[in-house]
Amino acid sequence: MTILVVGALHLDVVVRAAHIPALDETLAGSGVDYVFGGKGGNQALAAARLGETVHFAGRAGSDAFGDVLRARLAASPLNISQLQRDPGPSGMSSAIVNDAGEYGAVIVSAANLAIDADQIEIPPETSLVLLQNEIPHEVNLAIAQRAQAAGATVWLNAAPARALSDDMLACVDLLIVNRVEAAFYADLTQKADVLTTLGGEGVTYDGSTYPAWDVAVASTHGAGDMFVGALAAFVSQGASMNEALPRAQAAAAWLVSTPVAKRDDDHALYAFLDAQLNR
Ligand SMILES: Nc1ncnc2c1ncn2[C@@H]1O[C@H](COP(=O)(O)OP(=O)(O)OP(=O)(O)O)[C@@H](O)[C@H]1O
Repeated sequence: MTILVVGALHLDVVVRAAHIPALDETLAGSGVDYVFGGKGGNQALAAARLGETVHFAGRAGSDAFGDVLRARLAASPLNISQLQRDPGPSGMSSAIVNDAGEYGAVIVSAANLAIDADQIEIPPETSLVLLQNEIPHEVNLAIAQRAQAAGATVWLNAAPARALSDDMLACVDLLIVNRVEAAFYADLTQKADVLTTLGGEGVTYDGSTYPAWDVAVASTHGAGDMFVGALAAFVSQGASMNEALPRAQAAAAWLVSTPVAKRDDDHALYAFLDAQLNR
């Protein structure tokens, strides 16, 4: 089956320094990382790495960051025929991390806000459309309504939390939230099928708790995106939620236990899943 992910791309510029600078202070940093991000891009890549056919629709800017974002997607098995370049800056964030691992960051959505639902095609073979809250709500709504009319399943990873219209909820088959978002959406639990991720404590879904895998954590950044993308891939490949939830959590456990610089290694991901799931 085929998944369509419509969502955001960001290039995260992460600067390391001894402390977060005070107002008017300039200090020498000790290093910089350029990290591919945006929930749409991350989740699409995760699903594609796990063997599913995935189309990504979204926008990068016409700047050099846009070239980097495009190159990362193009180096994957994703179908990016609906990746457009906007004549302006790419979505990005600028973060400063201190020696204690604390950070401050600014996110600029830029090209992601120019996504035009009318220019997005839902490929006819699409069975699952995966959305997040980093592009305008009206774009998500238009895509979700068309997906529903076409008979596709719609999942919304409602991150970051923001108000959801009843029209949108009526199209969403599964709402995926983390602990913080779950508190924001507490009133909606009667109206939608909700899956809640609980970090190292696992996932709750349909009245059951599915424990996370027990691993030594390198960084939890990006765990949610790997989990959501992997879950979409496994379900789209025919697994039940009961089967897919432990597998998707294994993929997320690999991510959190792998240093950020080593996370593009597909062979390491597959070897971890083989070892954990076939024990
Ligand atoms: N410390 C951990 N150990 C094992 N698995 C983890 C850990 N943290 C997260 N995970 C896995 O990743 C899934 C998603 O994590 P979490 O609930 O933190 O999502 P999130 O808040 O969206 O993450 P992010 O940090 O990417 O925003 C969890 O349900 C779990 O399976």
